[in-house]
Amino acid sequence: MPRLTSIEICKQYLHFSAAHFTIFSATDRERLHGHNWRLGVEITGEIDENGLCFDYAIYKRILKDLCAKYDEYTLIAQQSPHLKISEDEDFYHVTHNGRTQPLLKTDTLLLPVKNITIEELAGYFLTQLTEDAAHLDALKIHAFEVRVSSGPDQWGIARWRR
Ligand SMILES: Nc1nc2c(c(=O)[nH]1)N=C([C@H](O)[C@H](O)COP(=O)(O)OP(=O)(O)OP(=O)(O)O)CN2
Repeated sequence: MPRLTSIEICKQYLHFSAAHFTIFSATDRERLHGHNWRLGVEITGEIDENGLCFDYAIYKRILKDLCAKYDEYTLIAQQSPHLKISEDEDFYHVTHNGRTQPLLKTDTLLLPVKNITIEELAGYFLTQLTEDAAHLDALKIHAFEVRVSSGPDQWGIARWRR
């Protein structure tokens, strides 16, 4: 059985600024607002005879690129049961409880999640970070934990295990 170790990466620079609103029900949601969202991971892998797991610099680059994908956008939950989303050439028209807000398509990302919450974003990022099975095999990664924060000392956590 290989010796396992875990590496945690939660650098201050792993963050992105994005607007959202949390939807609590068909009739209740927050107003549109923003956070400096933080991203962290804990990756469990095999430690080799050289006392080295995978080179964690690999994931610093991957996580920086992931943060850049969502920086300075409004994030909308495309799979929310409580939103109706239509579009024209320049705008998404997002309706909740009969009230519609137009959002510039150039400034908005529709994400395949049910809500823009720390828990849903953690799950969404985990899916992206663990979908390349060959990459996980090559680095001999056994488990992956993703944490997303919308403010200090509160995290949504999603976990994958081989
Ligand atoms: N289960 C969840 N509940 C809530 C979420 C969430 O993502 N998952 N999100 C929100 C709101 O988006 C809220 O804006 C989050 O920010 P908040 O908790 O207010 O963050 P602060 O850092 O300002 O927290 P303070 O305790 O006020 O300092 C609500 N619920």
